[in-house]
Amino acid sequence: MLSIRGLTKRYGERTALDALSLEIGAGSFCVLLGPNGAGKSTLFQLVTGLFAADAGEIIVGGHSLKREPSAALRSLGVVFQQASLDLDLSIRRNLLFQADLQGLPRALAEQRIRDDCARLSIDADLGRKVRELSGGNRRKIELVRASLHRPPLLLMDEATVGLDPKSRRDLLGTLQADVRELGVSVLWATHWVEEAEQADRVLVLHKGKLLADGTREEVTSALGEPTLEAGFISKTSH
Ligand SMILES: Nc1ncnc2c1ncn2[C@@H]1O[C@H](COP(=O)(O)OP(=O)(O)OP(=O)(O)O)[C@@H](O)[C@H]1O
Repeated sequence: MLSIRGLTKRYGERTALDALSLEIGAGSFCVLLGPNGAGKSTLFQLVTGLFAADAGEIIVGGHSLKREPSAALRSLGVVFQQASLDLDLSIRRNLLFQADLQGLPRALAEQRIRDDCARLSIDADLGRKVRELSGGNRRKIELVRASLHRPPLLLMDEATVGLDPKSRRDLLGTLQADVRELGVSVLWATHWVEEAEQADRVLVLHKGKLLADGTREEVTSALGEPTLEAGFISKTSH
């Protein structure tokens, strides 16, 4: 689903990603765990084509981002750290705007918007302005927006920032259900160790390199401390 080889990105003297390689298959909930400045957002900016890498290759859904950018980008959906909904437009307008960008037929788009919002228990009134919604519901709308074209890969960059524990748990639960029921893959970037609890796989990123990659148990053991949290803190605090 996602294949990254030798990905390097530098900002002047600073190396944000250092020859990073990773593979993510279908139907997997992967947590990319990294402290502030590890390179998580940089990775997402490169995979979504916002910035170009200095070296390396990105393949999404079997398509090279460099050679077939449209096909590669159609294979992914993304929720960035910074919310980007238009607060003065309604839920429906925000979502239709994205559906139009993706070239979805209007009837299909309307159907998906109704179904997906109902599934996430978002306000029954899709005519409400986004400004009137809680932070948790805004995040859910961003998730609906990212999934409208049914991409096989979803990238979530610190998607629970500002959410209360219940909203955070609901959002995680929704995505985990999508992984089990629809076979999508999720790459969930966070610095919160507890968000890795239900992960199929944990990838620990530090200073642009992968420190460990495997199940929660494998990564805990690789980091050499009794708990994942203790290992994460001890290995990424220098
Ligand atoms: N536009 C930029 N110009 C210069 N340096 C940058 C830029 N963007 C990121 N960096 C640097 O690249 C490194 C990786 O940053 P990045 O934002 O990708 O980390 P992150 O893991 O997403 O961190 P956070 O959890 O704080 O969002 C950091 O050292 C950061 O200071």
